Amino acid sequence: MSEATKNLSLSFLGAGSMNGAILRGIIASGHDPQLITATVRSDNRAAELRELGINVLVNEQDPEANKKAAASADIIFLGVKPVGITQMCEEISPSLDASKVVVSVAAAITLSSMQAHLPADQPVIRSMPNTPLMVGAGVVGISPAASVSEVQTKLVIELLSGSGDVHVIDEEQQNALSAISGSGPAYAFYLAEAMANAGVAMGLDEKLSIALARATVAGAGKMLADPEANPAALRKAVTSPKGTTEQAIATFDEQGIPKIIAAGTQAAAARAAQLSAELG
Ligand SMILES: NC(=O)C1=CN([C@@H]2O[C@H](COP(=O)(O)OP(=O)(O)OC[C@H]3O[C@@H](n4cnc5c(N)ncnc54)[C@H](O)[C@@H]3O)[C@@H](O)[C@H]2O)C=CC1
Ligand SMILES: O=C(O)[C@@H]1CCC=N1
Repeated sequence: MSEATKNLSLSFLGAGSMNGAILRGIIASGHDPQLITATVRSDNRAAELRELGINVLVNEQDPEANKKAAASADIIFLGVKPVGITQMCEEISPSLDASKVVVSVAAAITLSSMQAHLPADQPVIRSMPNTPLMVGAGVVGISPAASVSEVQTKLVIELLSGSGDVHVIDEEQQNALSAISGSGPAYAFYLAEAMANAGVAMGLDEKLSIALARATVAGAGKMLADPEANPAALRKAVTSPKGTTEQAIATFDEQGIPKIIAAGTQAAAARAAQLSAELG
């Protein structure tokens, strides 16, 4: 990490699941927790975050919390629900200037809708992260507005690269990326849940079945983490000709699992488009 990136002050406004995962990943990658401020709505999440050594401001106790956190930061991550993003842009606008970069992690909220609620030419990035950033194995798609300088984009990429892969993409691709990598961890957990339930249906003890499914999906994920890994090749290496796996995969194909997965991801992208239309 460059000195410039190491010295960045960061604020996470709305430190729930996603912003919490990003800040944990950034701390694990070596960023000084004292340079990090998080805001939360109420006190019940604050203690857990303070244990990380970061500064935590509670909105219910200090209505200026978000403004103060934005004023003290070089990079400001907006981590509230999509419906709250433009209001938050307005709230923090008095604390902003062109040296600061606002990064939204919200699904569906467009650069233009944020720009309409931020000072003119405010550097702003639309991003779509995922929660495995917290364990250094995340994916983030970022789409910087024209107002973001190359240097600022590089700093954000370097900051996030410590906890995952960063892809710079056209904003038009954000909903598709979100349907694959933003929501994707849930699909992997869903697979693990379904495998565990299937094991129980075949007579395995529930605890054992969950342990088998958990370790198997995690182990397969570790193998896939190799940048050279090819999912189809790894699958074939498990699938002995005329063996047991072949029967499982043939059944999955017959029952249309690939089509079902395509339909699910399309539904996720369509929901993002619908939210964009509703929320701007
Ligand atoms: N959960 C995920 O895996 C992903 C979530 N996202 C995006 O992240 C955003 C947040 O989602 P989650 O983290 O899942 O939700 P969450 O509900 O866990 O986090 C939102 C947090 O913001 C806090 N908050 C709300 N209003 C606030 C305010 N005015 N001031 C300070 N804090 C405030 C809430 O108390 C909550 O802790 C959404 O826009 C979502 O689209 C994006 C990618 C993945
Ligand atoms: O479910 C959601 O809307 C968010 C965006 C991607 C993952 N979680």
